[in-house]
Amino acid sequence: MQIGFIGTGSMGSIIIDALLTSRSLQPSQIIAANRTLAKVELLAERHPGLVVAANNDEVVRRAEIVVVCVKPFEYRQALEQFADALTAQHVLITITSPIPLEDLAQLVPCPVVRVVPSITNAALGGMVLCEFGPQATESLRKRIYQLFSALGQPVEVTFSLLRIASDISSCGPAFLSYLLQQMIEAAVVETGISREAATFFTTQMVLGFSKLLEKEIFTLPELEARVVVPAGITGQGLIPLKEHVPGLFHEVFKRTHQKFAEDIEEVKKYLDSMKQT
Ligand SMILES: NC(=O)C1=CN([C@@H]2O[C@H](COP(=O)(O)OP(=O)(O)OC[C@H]3O[C@@H](n4cnc5c(N)ncnc54)[C@H](OP(=O)(O)O)[C@@H]3O)[C@@H](O)[C@H]2O)C=CC1
Ligand SMILES: O=C(O)[C@@H]1CCC=N1
Repeated sequence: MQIGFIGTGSMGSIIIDALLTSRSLQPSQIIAANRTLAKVELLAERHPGLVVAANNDEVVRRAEIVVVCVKPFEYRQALEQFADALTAQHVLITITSPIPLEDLAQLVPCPVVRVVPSITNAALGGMVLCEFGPQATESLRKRIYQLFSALGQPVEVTFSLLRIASDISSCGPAFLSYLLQQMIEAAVVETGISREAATFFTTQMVLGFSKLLEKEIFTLPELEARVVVPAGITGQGLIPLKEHVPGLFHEVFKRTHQKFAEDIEEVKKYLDSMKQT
């Protein structure tokens, strides 16, 4: 079985790297195309045997599962380049959220699936969110779970939960990175600690924190309660956090959902126009 990739930018290359470093696939089982050829050639240098396709059409003709890793507004052009080569035997996977699967399914002759990765999958961790289109069978579900379990923990999400699940699982690493960088910056400015030392302490704290959660030693509220010693120091630090943070993530999620709704509206316009041609 050959798996095809259309788009080997940030996420496409992370998925390919993860499938190969986990040894779930051999490089020769992957064929990939990218608009800028140099990016896919670089991947082939990293993974000798990976097949570089001249174009998207070639990927679809040679692969059974096709993973499309382009951005939502690049779909129209990409689909026009490969849709004619799809048959009922293919499986088309999209990794982006604002492409409704029912609309995509109407444009292609094969089952469609959504697999939303996370940057955490680069370390073979975190979640892989899966949504299955109208024609997906139980055996297809099993195949997709099996393939993508190499990247992280696959979980099925309905379209109604997709945005918030993806906000937490896929956007979350950026949100958390931003907050941690703010913590580092404040430490540097307020105390004169070097950025290098503050970054080291922060990184080690997060690694230890992850282990606590992984080993299920504490829940988040238990962990907080154990650190906030009555009349102690952490409680003082929490005062400004409790003053400023509540409400913040409401705004974060309102904005991601708003942008998602706008993207879907735009995407639906061009998918509808493609249905008519
Ligand atoms: N970044 C993340 O953490 C996550 C991203 N996603 C989703 O992944 C998708 C891709 O994001 P990301 O990888 O960050 O974006 P990138 O811009 O890094 O990658 C997109 C790639 O697609 C290529 N491309 C565009 N059009 C075509 C085409 N017609 N044929 C072939 N290749 C094409 C681009 O080529 P070129 O080199 O010419 O630009 C580029 O390499 C997004 O929709 C995003 O929602 C999902 C979960 C997490
Ligand atoms: O910012 C984005 O659009 C993508 C979706 C999930 C993570 N990154």
